[in-house]
Amino acid sequence: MKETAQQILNDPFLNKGTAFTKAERAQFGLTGMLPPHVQTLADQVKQAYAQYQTETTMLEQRIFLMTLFNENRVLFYKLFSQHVAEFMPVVYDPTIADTIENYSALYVNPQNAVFLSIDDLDSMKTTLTNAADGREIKLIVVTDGEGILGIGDWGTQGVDISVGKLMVYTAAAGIDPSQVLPVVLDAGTNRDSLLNDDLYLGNRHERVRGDRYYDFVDQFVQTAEALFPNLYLHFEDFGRSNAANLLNKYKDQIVTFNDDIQGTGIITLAGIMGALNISGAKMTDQVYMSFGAGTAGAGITHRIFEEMQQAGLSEQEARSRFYMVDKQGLLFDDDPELTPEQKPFARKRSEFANAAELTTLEAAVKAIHPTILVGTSTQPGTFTESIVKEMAAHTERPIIFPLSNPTKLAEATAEDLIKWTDGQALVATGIPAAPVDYHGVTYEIGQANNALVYPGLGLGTIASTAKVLNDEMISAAAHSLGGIVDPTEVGAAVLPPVTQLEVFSQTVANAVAESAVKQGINKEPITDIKQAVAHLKWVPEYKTVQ
Ligand SMILES: NC(=O)c1ccc[n+]([C@@H]2O[C@H](COP(=O)([O-])OP(=O)(O)OC[C@H]3O[C@@H](n4cnc5c(N)ncnc54)[C@H](O)[C@@H]3O)[C@@H](O)[C@H]2O)c1
Ligand SMILES: O=C(O)C[C@H](O)C(=O)O
Ligand SMILES: [Mn+2]
Repeated sequence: MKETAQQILNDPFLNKGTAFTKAERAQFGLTGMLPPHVQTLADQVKQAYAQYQTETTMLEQRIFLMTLFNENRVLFYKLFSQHVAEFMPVVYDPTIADTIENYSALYVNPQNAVFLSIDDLDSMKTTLTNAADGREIKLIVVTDGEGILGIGDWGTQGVDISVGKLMVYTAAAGIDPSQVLPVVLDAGTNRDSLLNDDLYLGNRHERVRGDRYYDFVDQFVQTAEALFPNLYLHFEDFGRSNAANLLNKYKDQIVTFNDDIQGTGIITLAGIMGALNISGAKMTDQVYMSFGAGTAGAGITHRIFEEMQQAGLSEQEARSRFYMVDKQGLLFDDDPELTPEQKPFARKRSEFANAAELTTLEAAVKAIHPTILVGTSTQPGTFTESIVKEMAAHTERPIIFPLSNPTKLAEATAEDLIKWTDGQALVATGIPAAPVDYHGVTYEIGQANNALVYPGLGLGTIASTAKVLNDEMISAAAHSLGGIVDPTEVGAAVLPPVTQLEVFSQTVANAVAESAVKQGINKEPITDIKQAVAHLKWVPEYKTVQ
């Protein structure tokens, strides 16, 4: 190794801490620079977990785990892999929302992230090269911080979502953490509290819009593609006015993925298929209502709409099953504010005798009687008891998914939904929810969070060397998650449990890679798909260093 002893100890990809053997210590000049007793990885994991357990709040637990992450990636991921379901809400959503809101105040370490500024385009290539530091980068998660979860614009502080999503990629699907880069594109922020905060670490100006913004993103995309030819580019938490535009611009050119549009579409479709498995109802009989028809709402609607057509409905029949409700109420086609993604699902006023009154969710539910209600509105408590009871009065097993994150923004709690519908609602939530005991039955609550699917989707796509990520692969991912849950069990969840995340990420990866190879869009020849996927998997173990 060319690095000095200090460089080794300060490099989280090389550092083994107290697990450096005597021989390694002698070889790399580390003798006496660590406490004398040599620990195994298992010893280190035991010690770290005990220390983790002394932290009392989830925020403190996350800060502790991020210290390990900053110091030693193998140790961090070994520990994470042994406590996946326990750590997910700590490392990722919902606690990550707190660290994003307080990023500048809590800042201690850049966490190997890349900070690209719209005010300094000339340094972009050098920055990306320096950040990669000779590593072959296969996966980037990029955000511009404008639409973080449901908490909005956090400027540069949104970088934590890129770091957090990548941690889940590695824990769930075994993406090699030395082959990833978290990136934030800082185009400014419109949040006054940040602009007026003298500790804020991002650019202190309003968001740049229009051509200058799109040129900035494009320069990033082109530079990253040129530097890293085998790149899978994941977009996360862009604002509503840009997310779909960027996906449409790049999806047929490069291997790219928008998590909020496509990832959320897949997991919600998988959850609905799980719910229909339980109820025995048919996809083609459903009436779908999207509450909060923004990036995620429209992405999910698009996916379910495609599925209804695959299940046999004509385009027109399928379209007639969808209703979108946003701030204005039910969306009508004469509304000048409609986004391009909303337009295909907006209704005609002539369909309703009382169209002018359909300005609330409650009125829309009364008029339409949806069988599926999915919330991506960022508006907490909006699935009220009377709305839910109204829905349940017209459908035996209503499918109700309050998906807004983090916890404080959910449209309803799983517990209320189960109680208000006397156990009939088939529920999934965006954040983890405890099982609900009601009248002697324990209802397991599925988590419809894109984290259950994007790691496998990425692993499968990268392993297959696909030229693009297309609709067939996305559909294969959603379908591969069906059938994992046993629908005959009373109170069964509509999605598999996060405790099985590693297992079903593998299932998703295999299905996605198989779809790519079947379509013949793989760049490299692949004879054994499962082996190609398995081959890419990184495991958290110390390697002998040379
Ligand atoms: N569970 C998941 O996997 C998942 C994935 C993506 C997004 N989400 C959540 O979905 C929510 C929305 O995210 P997004 O990226 O789509 O944001 P977005 O800003 O693109 O969309 C939010 C939509 O809600 C609408 N809205 C706001 N107030 C409303 C009201 N009072 N009534 C009805 N609609 C209203 C907005 O006009 C907008 O169209 C967030 O809370 C996010 O955390 C969850
Ligand atoms: O990050 C999450 O937990 C899911 C989703 O991408 C979101 O934006 O809410
Ligand atoms: Mn997101």
